[in-house]
Amino acid sequence: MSSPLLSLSGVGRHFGALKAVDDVSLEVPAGARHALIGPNGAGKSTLFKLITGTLPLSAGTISLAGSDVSRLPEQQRARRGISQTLQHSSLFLTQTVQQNVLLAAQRHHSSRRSLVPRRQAAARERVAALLSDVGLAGRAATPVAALSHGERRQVEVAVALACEPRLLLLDEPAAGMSPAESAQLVGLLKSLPESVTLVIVEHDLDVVFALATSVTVLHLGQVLLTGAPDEVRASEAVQEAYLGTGRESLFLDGSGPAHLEVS
Ligand SMILES: Nc1ncnc2c1ncn2[C@@H]1O[C@H](COP(=O)(O)OP(=O)(O)OP(=O)(O)O)[C@@H](O)[C@H]1O
Repeated sequence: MSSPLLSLSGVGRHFGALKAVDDVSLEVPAGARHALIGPNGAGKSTLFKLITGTLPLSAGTISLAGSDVSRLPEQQRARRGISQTLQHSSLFLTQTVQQNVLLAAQRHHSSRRSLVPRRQAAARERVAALLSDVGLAGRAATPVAALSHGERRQVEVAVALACEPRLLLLDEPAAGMSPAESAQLVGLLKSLPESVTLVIVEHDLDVVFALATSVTVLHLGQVLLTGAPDEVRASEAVQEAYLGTGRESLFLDGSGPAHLEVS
């Protein structure tokens, strides 16, 4: 088994008396497609923010490729290779697809270097390659405002990739998507190189089981189970945690995703 890219040890975050994330330990190997799931209020978003550095830890340590990043601010973690897409779009709607991705690439590299014409040309080439990777080669000159919801999420993935991440965290990337758009997103995420490790927080369990190589189930801030997708789907404890959420059926027959046809 490959060494962990991301290690969490005894990670906790309290809000007053509420333990939103409580003593979470977890290892994500390099190249994994790791999903964080759990019912509403389980602590998924809080854990996500602790990994990116948006929220400070109350307890524990977080390491990236063996080095402790627990006390580093968000921007320094980003420079070390942690990139994210957010639940709510952070795109500039009046700018084109290309401009949004170029801006992210320029922000990632030092601004003075990016003013050199030779570097600008290289950056444009890189952006064109990224847009091709995410299936938006023909949309470079289109303003983001004119894109469909699914296409905007594709731009967000390109923006995150422009920061050359080792670890890409995706917060509910399929939120608001049609089944066809979700299937396209899964296809895109599956096609990313193994040099980019994915951690995905997602409510759509069809997406999770179509994509994930490993799954952690959070419940009441704690890890209920980490395992292979089949193991998680067959777990009675997980089924119980999901009782009453309307998603139980995904765990009962082990038949897998109902509506995603990923090419
Ligand atoms: N800033 C905050 N202040 C106080 N309590 C918070 C804060 N953020 C989250 N919580 C609480 O922490 C718990 C975990 O919330 P979190 O948003 O991490 O769960 P989640 O699993 O992402 O839920 P959902 O699936 O509904 O997004 C919840 O009880 C929530 O109300």
